[in-house]
Amino acid sequence: MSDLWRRCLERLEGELSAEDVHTWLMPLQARDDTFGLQLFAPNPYTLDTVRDRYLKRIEAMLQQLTGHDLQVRLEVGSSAVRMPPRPASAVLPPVPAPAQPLPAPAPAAPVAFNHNLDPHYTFETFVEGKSNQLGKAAAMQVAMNPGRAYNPLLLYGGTGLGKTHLMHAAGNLMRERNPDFKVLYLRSEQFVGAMIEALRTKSMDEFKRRFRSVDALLIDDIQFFAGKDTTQEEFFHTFNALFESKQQIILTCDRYPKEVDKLEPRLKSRLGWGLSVAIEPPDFETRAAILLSKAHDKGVAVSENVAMLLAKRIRSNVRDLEGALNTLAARANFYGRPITTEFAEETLRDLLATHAQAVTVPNIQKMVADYYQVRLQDLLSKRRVRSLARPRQIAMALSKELTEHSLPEIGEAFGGRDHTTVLHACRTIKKLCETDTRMRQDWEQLIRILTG
Ligand SMILES: Nc1ncnc2c1ncn2[C@@H]1O[C@H](COP(=O)(O)OP(=O)(O)OP(=O)(O)O)[C@@H](O)[C@H]1O
Repeated sequence: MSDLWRRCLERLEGELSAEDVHTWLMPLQARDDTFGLQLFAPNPYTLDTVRDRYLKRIEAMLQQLTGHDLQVRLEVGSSAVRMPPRPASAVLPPVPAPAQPLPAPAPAAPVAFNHNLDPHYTFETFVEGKSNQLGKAAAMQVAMNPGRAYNPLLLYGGTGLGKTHLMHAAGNLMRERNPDFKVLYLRSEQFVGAMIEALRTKSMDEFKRRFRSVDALLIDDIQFFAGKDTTQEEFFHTFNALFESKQQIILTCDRYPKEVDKLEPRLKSRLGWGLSVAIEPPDFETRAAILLSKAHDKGVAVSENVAMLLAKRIRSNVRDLEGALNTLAARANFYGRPITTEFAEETLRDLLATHAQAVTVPNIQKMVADYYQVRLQDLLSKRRVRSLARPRQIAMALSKELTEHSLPEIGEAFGGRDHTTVLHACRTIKKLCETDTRMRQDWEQLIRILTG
């Protein structure tokens, strides 16, 4: 066992309950790596629980022990045998890749290109709702006509909303339709890592050949290219080569790429050549449907009532919903109890409280005032200058969206305004979100802050 992890565990034993340590931390295996510590969980349930409940604690303890901010990487597997990496949903943002170079290219065996597609991420397991309909349709189109439908296809939106899932689904469908199709999926950090490695080992020709010999290149989270000039340069050339020979490119980004600072203008412009589709946070019905579908896939018995409880209370993103489901399943399994609404309320009390806490009208007002750098008293005042009026309307619309309060109650909370003013604010903001990218991003970001 890694000596650092042993010391960390000893300390944590003094802080956490014996049950928690034995159930969740003892089963982890550890290996030191260049940037910190790599922890291997025996299964996805343990991984999700450790990530959601103990990771911050572990990182703080490592900080105490070493005086450094070490990165902790979580994966399913064992420290002795490397398992294939899980998709981004289940691992921490990985450290830059020199520590984890890509496997050597093996063009003779086409399957080597595809090993990193997650077979569970398919269109069948993807629940469609208003928020992701367009993204799903576009990804399917691309998978049916790679290189010809939309190139590149760019899926963008907040974290944990299914972009990676759709990207893999497209890759899997391409492979299903043509098993010889060479699909390469990479997180952007892996692209950076592979490039650094190629520079280090003076094998740039091999690097170029490798990336340009695929039929479809899928790169996740390209916002990480920001500020990395050499990477952008290389990616730009790779992009051009693939594009010109009609090889498919699918990319994801956490926001509209034009809004990513320090991304070269010529790259931004290329990204806009194909189709860019926003993936929005799912609405209540879609959240509940996703939960039921995930529960079914995992063989976990969850009633509609439980799904509705979680969907109502956890609005931040699908990953958080799934994390809650995993925790519930693990707990129910451990105690041998069925997952009733009471059991869910009891088991997830802290988690649900965190999600509920922020969502009050005063919290929304405070958060919006902070976000737009205006004073709370000005936000609640009658002043009509635009710099106050718009944030005020956003705060009103958020209050309607995220709380159960009526329009008159919200009006009252905003310095005694009429309910028609609140209604007007909600309509204005809704319309703006449809037409103005910046507005929509602000809106989503605020929802994430408030519900995350
Ligand atoms: N509509 C959906 N139907 C089924 N599962 C979904 C849906 N949306 C998201 N998920 C699930 O939520 C989890 C997180 O999704 P994913 O990793 O694709 O998010 P992401 O948008 O790529 O986030 P990030 O930007 O952080 O990488 C995955 O397990 C995925 O399967």
